[in-house]
Amino acid sequence: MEKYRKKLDTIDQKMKELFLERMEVVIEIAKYKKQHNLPVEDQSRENQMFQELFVNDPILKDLYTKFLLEIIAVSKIYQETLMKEE
Ligand SMILES: O=C(O)C(=O)C[C@]1(C(=O)O)C=C[C@@H](O)C=C1
Repeated sequence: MEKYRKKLDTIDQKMKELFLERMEVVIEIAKYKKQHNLPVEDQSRENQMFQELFVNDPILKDLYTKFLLEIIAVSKIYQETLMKEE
């Protein structure tokens, strides 16, 4: 059991780093959208992301879709927060 939890800890650490790296890019997107007066949400981009999402196992595909939707939701909250600043 302990060895599996160690593996999960390692994976979670990597996911955290990737999350923070993704948010660095989101900062740049928020700046661009603010400068060009664009809305945070881009439904066509989101549709494209889900169309291009390939996961063989249908159950995991459904769960990964939920996971990605949460990431996008958090990204939109962050962008709204950044745009309200200054
Ligand atoms: O691609 C964009 O326009 C973004 O703002 C990034 C992002 C994302 O986090 O992937 C967030 C909001 C949009 O609705 C679509 C995608």
